[in-house]
Amino acid sequence: MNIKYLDLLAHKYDSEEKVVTEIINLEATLNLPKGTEHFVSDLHGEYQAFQHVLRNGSGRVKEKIRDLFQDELSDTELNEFATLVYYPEEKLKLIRDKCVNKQELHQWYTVIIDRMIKLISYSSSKYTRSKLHKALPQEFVYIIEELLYKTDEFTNKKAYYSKIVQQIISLGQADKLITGLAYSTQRLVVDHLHVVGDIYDRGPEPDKIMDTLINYHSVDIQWGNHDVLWIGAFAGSKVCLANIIRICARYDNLSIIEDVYGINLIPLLNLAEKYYKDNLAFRPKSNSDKKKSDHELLQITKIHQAIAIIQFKLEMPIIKRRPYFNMSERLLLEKIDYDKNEITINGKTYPLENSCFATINPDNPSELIEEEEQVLDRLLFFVQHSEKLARHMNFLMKKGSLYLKYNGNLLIHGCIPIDENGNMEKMVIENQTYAGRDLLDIFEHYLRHAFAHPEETDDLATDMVWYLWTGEFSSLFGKRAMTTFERYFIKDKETHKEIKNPYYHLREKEEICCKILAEMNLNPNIGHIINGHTPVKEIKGENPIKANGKLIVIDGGFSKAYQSTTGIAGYTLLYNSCGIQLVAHEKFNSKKDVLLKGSDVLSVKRLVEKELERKKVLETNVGERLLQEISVLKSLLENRYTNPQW
Ligand SMILES: O=P(O)(O)OC[C@H]1O[C@](O)(COP(=O)(O)O)[C@@H](O)[C@@H]1O
Ligand SMILES: [Mn+2]
Repeated sequence: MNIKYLDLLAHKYDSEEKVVTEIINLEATLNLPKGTEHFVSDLHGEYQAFQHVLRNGSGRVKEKIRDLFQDELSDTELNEFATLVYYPEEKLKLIRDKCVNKQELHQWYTVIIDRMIKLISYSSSKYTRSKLHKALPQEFVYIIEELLYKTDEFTNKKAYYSKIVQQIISLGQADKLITGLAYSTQRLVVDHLHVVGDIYDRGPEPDKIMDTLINYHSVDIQWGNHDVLWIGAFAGSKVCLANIIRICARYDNLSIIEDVYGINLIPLLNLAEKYYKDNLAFRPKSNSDKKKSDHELLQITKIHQAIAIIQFKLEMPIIKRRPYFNMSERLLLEKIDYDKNEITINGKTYPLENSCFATINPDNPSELIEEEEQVLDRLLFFVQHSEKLARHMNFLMKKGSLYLKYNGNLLIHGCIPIDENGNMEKMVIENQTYAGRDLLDIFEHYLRHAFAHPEETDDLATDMVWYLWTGEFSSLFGKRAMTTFERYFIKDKETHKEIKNPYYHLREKEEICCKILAEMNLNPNIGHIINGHTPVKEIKGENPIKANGKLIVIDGGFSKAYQSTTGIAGYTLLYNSCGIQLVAHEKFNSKKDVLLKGSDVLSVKRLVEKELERKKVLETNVGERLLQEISVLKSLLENRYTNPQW
């Protein structure tokens, strides 16, 4: 053990007793049941629905409430109490408005504070006191601890405890205390959150999701294809930038770009006004929440076309300078007969509709006109100088990775690219062949490099971020090609199909999942693969639990746009000391609905796996870290404190 390191540590643990206490504390923690992991994915900007799932801990809060109070409370009362824990501020206001007099309100406070304390006590029963201490509202920590550890209730102190509660109420602190306790409960029911990708795009409030995650007590993120698109834009990829604006225009979310991230769209609008007119295929998807005037809708339609054409142009030089991306079939602007207004793809000719090619030079279709060039430069400048975007992207980089191995499981948004025989697909990058884990690692290496060098816009690392969005061997995309162009301009739906990597049917087989786990250096006997990315079409009988429970897909689509194909609102996963449970959520209408009707859009639970014995912290990633800490502390004890006479 490095002496300097021990010196540093000795500052923190400056007595033998302190070291010993910490060792005992850590050893004891190892024997506690493992904390609850909560998995969510494909949030797609749906902040409100995400908030709900986070606040109810995918049903964990309700479960605890039911365990404690089902014999004394009716279903309505249980629901009311649960709603109070999810949305304390709003629910308290409703209650205050309903109470006829002060006395009634005070009585309600007395009952509820008692219930809240019981709930906290129960929810924290598998944690150390120190962990609970950290989770409590700090302004009331002393009082709450007094109430939690009522050791003397039956003898001398009953009046004392009741006095504390009455004082809180009469001093006007009850609302604050209840609110604090509600948030502490939410925090205690979930120990750690995994976001298995796709925070961004389609929905209206990805930024608020990011802020929530930044403030969350313990989280990791596995990037989704949409997340890397935003990272790519920030890292200097103009084609990624064009894509994020195109998608925001398509879903009527340009306010995320303009108002939230402060990116000035006026130059783009000016260009769009000059070269584009109304076009059915580019009208934004209808958004009932935001009523827009016809004029505004027309502006968005024009911006949508302008940025889509820029995107298609920008793809071409990348495809040409990176032959190993194997995307030459996507050089679509070169396959158009501009006089006849038709395109020939794979030997078949299709008429084009909705064409809007005013800025395209048929002799050199990838060439940007000067105005497009200027608009792009300005957009990139704004993107890279948005303070808020910088904060969000830095957080994505800090907490995120392409895949994660956690407590024996493999968490990955899309797939591990494999061929029909279940062998790892090989990709040659700069004359070197990569497959499986090596391929994923080199992808992540390039992405981090691109992020660290935002001034480079055309280098391999930056191009590779775009490849992760749309390349055939991208572990995030998992399809042969993205048919965006075809969906805008060709009627024949055959051309719209996106062929999935064989992974998506082979993942039904247990032996394939085991092979992948082994490739990722995980134990196939105990590990699982946890995927997001593909909406599970429950409506058509698809089962999210695959390969005999070895693989679980948790994208049921928070995204409203996809709910009609999935039949439900979304899946989340819980993994606690007793096992793994899949939770299916019904459609989340609004917070108002939950508050007024107590309707909790939950939740059918399916057991994926039951632990034969309760899993302890010792058997987890955290346990591994604690064991290392114990070993370091023991060497500190030996080297600094142990009495030589022993
Ligand atoms: O539904 P939209 O907006 O047309 O987007 C479809 C595109 O989204 C993708 O499905 C990728 O997004 P997801 O990761 O959410 O699936 C592409 O494969 C497809 O081309
Ligand atoms: Mn995805």
